[in-house]
Amino acid sequence: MKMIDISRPLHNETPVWPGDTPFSFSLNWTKEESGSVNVGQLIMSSHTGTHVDAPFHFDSDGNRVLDMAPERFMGPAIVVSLEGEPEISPERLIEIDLTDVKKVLFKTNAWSDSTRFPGHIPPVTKELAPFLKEKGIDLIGVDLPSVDPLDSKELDAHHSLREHDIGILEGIDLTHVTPGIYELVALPLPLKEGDGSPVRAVLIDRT
Ligand SMILES: N[C@@H](CC(=O)c1ccccc1NC=O)C(=O)O
Ligand SMILES: [Zn+2]
Ligand SMILES: [Zn+2]
Repeated sequence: MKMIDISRPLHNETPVWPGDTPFSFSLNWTKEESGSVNVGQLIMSSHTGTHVDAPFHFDSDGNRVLDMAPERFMGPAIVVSLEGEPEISPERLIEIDLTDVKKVLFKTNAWSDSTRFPGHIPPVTKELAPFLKEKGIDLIGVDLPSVDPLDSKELDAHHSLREHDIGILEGIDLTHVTPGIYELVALPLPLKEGDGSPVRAVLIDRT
């Protein structure tokens, strides 16, 4: 079994959404102080690095992270290359067979430098969610910090995906992944009130 890590590393230089909480990991207690253990403290936004969105992120009546079934974040997934495309639309998916998968991961490579926050990203179009719903897809993943334009306040793509019951995985790193079919595992933390959660996302290659 071959496993490919598609998570972005979390450390104190990890880029965050402009103006959002910087990522911080520090030792709150060192082994020297406590005499027995190092104990870390994490401070971070729910939307830093590789993460999932809960509907509550953009809908105050929406489900929180713990309300979402773990099955949503694991299962057969296809990685599709959209390198150089200006947007994430169904156009390039028409000739692709989606019958054996439940998740679609888009490789745009528009955020290939994990040390910096991207300046511009290709957004998801309004045609995508109805198209994928029709095909039985229940989650999309993007190698980008958002599925909407970075300056969007309406968050049309987030809402459209939600209306079609399609989950959102953001900030994956697919630079080293060959397009094809894999098994995805990207489980969020059991955050009861969470609007999002960091995940460790991996692809299992069963071929
Ligand atoms: N929609 C983005 C996050 C987002 O919009 C955001 C994240 C942190 C701080 C502010 C944000 N958006 C608007 O100002 C996401 O889903 O990760
Ligand atoms: Zn997010
Ligand atoms: Zn989002």
